[in-house]
Amino acid sequence: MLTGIIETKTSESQQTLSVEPPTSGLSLHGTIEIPGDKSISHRALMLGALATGTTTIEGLLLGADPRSTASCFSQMGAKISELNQQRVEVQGIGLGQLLEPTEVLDAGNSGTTLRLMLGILASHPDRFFTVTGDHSLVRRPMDRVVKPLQEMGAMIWGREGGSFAPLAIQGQRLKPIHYNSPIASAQVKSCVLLAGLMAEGETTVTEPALSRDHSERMLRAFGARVLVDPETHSATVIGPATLQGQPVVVPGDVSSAAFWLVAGAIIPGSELLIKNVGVNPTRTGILDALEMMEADIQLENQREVAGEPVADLRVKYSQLKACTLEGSLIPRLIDEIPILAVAATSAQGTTIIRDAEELRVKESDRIKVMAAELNRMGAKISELPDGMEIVGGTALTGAEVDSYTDHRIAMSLAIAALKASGKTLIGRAEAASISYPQFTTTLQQICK
Ligand SMILES: O=C(O)C1=C[C@@H](OP(=O)(O)O)[C@@H](O)[C@H](O)C1
Ligand SMILES: C=C(OP(=O)(O)O)C(=O)O
Repeated sequence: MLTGIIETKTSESQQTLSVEPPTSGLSLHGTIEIPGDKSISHRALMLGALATGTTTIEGLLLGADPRSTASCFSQMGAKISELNQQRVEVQGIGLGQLLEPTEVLDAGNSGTTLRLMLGILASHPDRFFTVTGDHSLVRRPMDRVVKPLQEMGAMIWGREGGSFAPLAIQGQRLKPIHYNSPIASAQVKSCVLLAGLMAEGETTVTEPALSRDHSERMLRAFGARVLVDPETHSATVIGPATLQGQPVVVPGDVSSAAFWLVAGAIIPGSELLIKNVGVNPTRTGILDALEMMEADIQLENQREVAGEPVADLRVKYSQLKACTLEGSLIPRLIDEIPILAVAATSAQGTTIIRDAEELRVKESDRIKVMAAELNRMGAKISELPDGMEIVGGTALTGAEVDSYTDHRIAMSLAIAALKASGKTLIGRAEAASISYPQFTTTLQQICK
């Protein structure tokens, strides 16, 4: 459905998204069902594949990233039914029983698939694996997981001493370690814990700040012994573990809800209800940041679904204030910084984002790209080595911008375009389907 405000044009599989708010103004209204959480979807597919018995997954994200995970684990013998949102069935092959694939495993655009899978592959003795990814993923650092895996005894080869995919892995019986991670990263933590499932004894990861804890929660639900120490930000798995297939209910992704939270908060007259959003405290930095900015957001119908806290979120327009985002808050909102930069352009005052150098090694350099593309639209953003300085209250104007094939950039620019005067053209907007295939459809619905 085209509204005239939101239009798409596709040529040679690249999509240009055109956003042109009416000169009379626009306000957003409606109830939104967001797709399943990407992090939980990956983990449900992986643990389902490694477990004995059947795992059923309700609400799986049908984006390109979890599809990459499903296809890799199917290649190694897991039986995964057709992917749909209602019910996906995974017949596990049993821990340590993955089959050696005859083809290269392709993680596509997905850092989570590649980094978590490396821990699983490296700990499968007597099998040889090769893994790769797309043009973006082969440029992202893998040494952060290769290094601790090598400490456990893993054999991994790749460009620059195993720092970049394509990688080759000769599976080994690994030994447990205590790894002090220099960065707060759930991908590093999860990779090492997954590698520790078959190692004899305690495998522990300590991180400088707490990152998302979906692996710890789901490993426990599947029957592994997992200890956590919130004081020291440590998680331990005791091996050898056994995993038993489970029913998993995937809540909506707060990282996808973030686009609508900011859209509702910055477009005058708006009110949006976003249903069934996962509000795990290791993920809700976006809610804390928007609260600091004095956004009007209510949590309704709070409940727990299959071990994860869930709520409906109601957002209404309000004048935002600038804030400073830094320190241990950063890992709790790492994927939401591009859309928070959009929010900051509408806030009164100057917003500072620091301690977020991780953004430079995501699907794109998100600091450089967000500063450049929003500045094209009239924003005043300076890059910092580890963040951005955003002068708020600048009027945005429509422009030709690009996603750099990064899903979070594509969607953040679309929300910025709702606030701009005139037409914005977002190049390579199809990237949104990595984590949010229905993004444009929902955008059209709430702009009616
Ligand atoms: O473990 C996960 O599911 C994820 C962890 C985060 O990455 P890092 O671990 O690199 O911070 C996040 O950016 C990514 O989108 C998903
Ligand atoms: C960084 C992201 O994902 P990944 O690392 O899995 O590619 C993301 O979804 O923003």
